[in-house]
Amino acid sequence: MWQAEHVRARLSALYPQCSVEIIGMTTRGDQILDRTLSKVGGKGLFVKELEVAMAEGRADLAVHSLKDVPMELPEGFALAAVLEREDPRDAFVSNDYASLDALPAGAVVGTSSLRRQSLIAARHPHLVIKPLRGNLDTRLGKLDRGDYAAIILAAAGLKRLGLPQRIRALLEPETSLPAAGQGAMAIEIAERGDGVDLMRLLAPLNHLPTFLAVTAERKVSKVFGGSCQVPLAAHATVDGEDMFLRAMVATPDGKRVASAEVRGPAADAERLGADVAELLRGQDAVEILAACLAEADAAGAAAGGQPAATAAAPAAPGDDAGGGRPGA
Ligand SMILES: NCc1[nH]cc(CCC(=O)O)c1CC(=O)O
Repeated sequence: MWQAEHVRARLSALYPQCSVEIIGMTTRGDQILDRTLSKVGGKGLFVKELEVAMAEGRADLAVHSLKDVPMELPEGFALAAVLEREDPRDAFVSNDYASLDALPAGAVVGTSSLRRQSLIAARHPHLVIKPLRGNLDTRLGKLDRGDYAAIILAAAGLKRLGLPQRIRALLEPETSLPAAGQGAMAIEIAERGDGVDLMRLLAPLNHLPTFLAVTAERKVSKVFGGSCQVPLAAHATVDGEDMFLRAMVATPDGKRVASAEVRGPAADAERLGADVAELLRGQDAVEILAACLAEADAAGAAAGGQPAATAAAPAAPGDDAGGGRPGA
């Protein structure tokens, strides 16, 4: 809702004659809170319902955290703008400890992200990682209740909601490389052919350096089938015309890690993404990810869930609510 309000304010400033109505919606990703996203499986868990609303003409645009947007959108949908990025880093949040290094052996750290789990396990094998789902308030509430010694959250969410004081330490990209798109918001539209050129109307909201950075990051994810079922990080910074892109894949236990970095012209974002993916392949990234999916499958089968290998494939049209429509 904060993000939608932000886009409303930006649009109202740009087009004072235009009125913007916000329709609040929840998605499967918001509703299913008893499982980690890797176990829920599938893609676009936070976007599909919004795409259905657009396809049905109930909404003209959708505001997303870019991190939650699948690398390939369903036919008929497009990203019209990527807004200037907030802090892309992960944040260490705790009431009793100042940093990950300060946590005693056996301390419980909350995160449901395989990427964060794997990064913590690699450097802090003495810590215990427990799943943590829900919106920001829910997650902070569980920390305050004493369920966890510390939790890891995106700094962006805490800053946007006016809670920067909850951040005890920011995890630098060197130790906790962010997920592709983390901290950036995107506006998605449906190409409805009704004569309104939303693409052109929204273009002024696009922030080019952010757009180029996330284009490179998302290319890496795309190469490796981008989903929440594999620990994958990709983070680019843009300085003038230059881009620095880092990426990593790992096993959830953090024991096998492939990481790579490239520098080049920001204008070649997509190629830089492909280059870094190629470097990762050279370090057995494909094998590492296959091991992750096999592990997820074994866990999923035990829990009676959806096999991860299937879930990681592009969703077949009509496999879920809204069947047959572009939003499906
Ligand atoms: N659905 C998870 C999600 N998607 C985007 C954010 C954070 C905000 C952002 O990256 O812009 C989060 C929560 C988190 O990582 O703690």
